[in-house]
Amino acid sequence: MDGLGRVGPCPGPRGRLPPSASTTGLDMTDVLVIGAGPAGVFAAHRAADLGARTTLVTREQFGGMAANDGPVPVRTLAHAARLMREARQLGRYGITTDDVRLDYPRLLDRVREVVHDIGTHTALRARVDGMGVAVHEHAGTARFVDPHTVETSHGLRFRGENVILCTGGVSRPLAVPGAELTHTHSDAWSLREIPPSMLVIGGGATGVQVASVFAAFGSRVQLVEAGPRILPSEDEDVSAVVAEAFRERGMVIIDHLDAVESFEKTPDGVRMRFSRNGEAGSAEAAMAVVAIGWSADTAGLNLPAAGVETDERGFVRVDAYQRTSVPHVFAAGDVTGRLMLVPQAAQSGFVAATNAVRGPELPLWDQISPVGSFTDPEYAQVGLTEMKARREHDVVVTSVRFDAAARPVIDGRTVGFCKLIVDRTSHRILGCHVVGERAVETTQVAAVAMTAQLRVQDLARIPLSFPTYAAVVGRAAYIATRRLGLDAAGPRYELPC
Ligand SMILES: Cc1cc2nc3c(=O)[nH]c(=O)nc-3n(C[C@H](O)[C@H](O)[C@H](O)COP(=O)(O)OP(=O)(O)OC[C@H]3O[C@@H](n4cnc5c(N)ncnc54)[C@H](O)[C@@H]3O)c2cc1C
Ligand SMILES: NC(=O)c1ccc[n+]([C@@H]2O[C@H](COP(=O)([O-])OP(=O)(O)OC[C@H]3O[C@@H](n4cnc5c(N)ncnc54)[C@H](O)[C@@H]3O)[C@@H](O)[C@H]2O)c1
Repeated sequence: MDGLGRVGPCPGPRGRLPPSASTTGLDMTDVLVIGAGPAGVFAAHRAADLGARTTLVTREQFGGMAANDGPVPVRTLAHAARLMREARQLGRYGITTDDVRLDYPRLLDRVREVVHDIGTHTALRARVDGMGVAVHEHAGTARFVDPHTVETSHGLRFRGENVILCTGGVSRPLAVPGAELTHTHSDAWSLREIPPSMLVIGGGATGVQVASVFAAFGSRVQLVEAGPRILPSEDEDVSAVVAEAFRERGMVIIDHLDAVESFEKTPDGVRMRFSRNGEAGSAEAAMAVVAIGWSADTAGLNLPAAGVETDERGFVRVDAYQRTSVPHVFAAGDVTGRLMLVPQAAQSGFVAATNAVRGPELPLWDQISPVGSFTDPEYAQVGLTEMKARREHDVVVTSVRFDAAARPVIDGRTVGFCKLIVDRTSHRILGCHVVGERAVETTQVAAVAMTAQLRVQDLARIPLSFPTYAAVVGRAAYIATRRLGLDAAGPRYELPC
């Protein structure tokens, strides 16, 4: 980088794109990637691997929200919540300890340590550096000056023959009076102590995680959902069992909301006014966390200067090749509003970079995408919900309760089930939904089976280890096989799985 913050040529290990008039200039890079979350990191890695001179510019640190503010911190807090609940059942197993108490500042130290360790030890950073990518962390917010040039709020200037936007998203604010009194999930990381009570507004993936973790830490949580049920994109049985388990733990769920009307300060925190079934209501807590969705982080980008269009929800519009409305500008990850998850962000970054360097040749492929969350109880899904499957297929649905399976009973974790949805004609697995301990890991078994297009009877024949959580999928497959009238050569599943 020269004194003006311009990036000079940065050779990749495998040659270059053919030089064009614009790529021969010292300040022009072949591929300029904005945002270093999973989408941007994989885009930069792929572009450099294909031989393009590549620059990666990001506002904060390498890793983006995924490493620093989303899954990694949340999973660490969820692990602490798990340790607490495990500690509470030590007596059942004959182990005596003193009271279990949480030191939240120390837990937050651990969260920072985990974030730091993952950042330090991930091989990805070394690989990106090794590829010769010019990485500019803490560069400030980048904004387009013209279709090939961006400038950051810290005064750096970069030019790209191709540009890939990987700027992720931000929590969608509630536009009501007093909204400035509310917080986002990120604010939880900087609390000094556990609030005695918490209002969580939004019963989607983020809201249920925040609610579950803080309920485990001792907050009295009220979870507020506009729709008829929490986790509206999950199978109905999943929503119902998670909601029931939350209520049993003392959480209050307020659903079917007409609208959140306002927030106001109280001596002990905040009061939310709302309407429900046409009637006014209110709820109070020490703190309110809003998790009503995720919007594209495009505010600082000055997209009109490049001519990049957004869709009606404000996400950057892309085609199957991750191309925006401007041929040399691509976008990947949460900023495009597609399935907003780390693996999907990484894959779309890979596709965008491939097409930026080689021309539009690689469409984003359809894939089986498992989704899950680290609540108590955990939940996860892959494929179609039962309702969607029944609309399009003749199906067999089987369900195995955790209290009838060996491993959950051994571990004292009997809340939950595994539901398998199978096409009656093709015998292919259409969906799998799990609630309970290790649900997210367990669902990966079904995702692999679905990707490999295993028939349910093939899955039922695999003698999955005993006693494991994963074996509930095998048992559900075994029951489905028998219901289909097929020869179920999986006698192992006659045992409790
Ligand atoms: C609480 C929470 C928990 C989650 N848990 C999971 C999970 O368990 N599993 C999972 O798969 N997914 C999870 N997700 C979703 C996942 O974190 C995102 O899908 C993923 O981070 C998206 O990656 P990305 O690269 O598109 O964007 P991000 O990770 O958001 O990275 C974008 C980067 O771009 C930077 N940036 C933005 N604008 C500019 C600009 N103008 N100039 C320069 N830099 C800019 C940002 O600062 C950021 O560093 C979770 C999300 C949340 C909020
Ligand atoms: N474990 C994970 O994998 C994980 C965790 C968190 C987030 N994420 C990703 O981030 C994305 C965003 O998650 P999210 O939870 O922020 O959004 P979301 O869209 O998944 O859920 C938002 C929820 O808020 C509700 N809502 C909307 N407006 C409301 C209002 N005014 N009052 C009350 N409720 C309202 C919606 O009905 C919905 O249930 C997810 O789609 C997911 O891809 C993943």
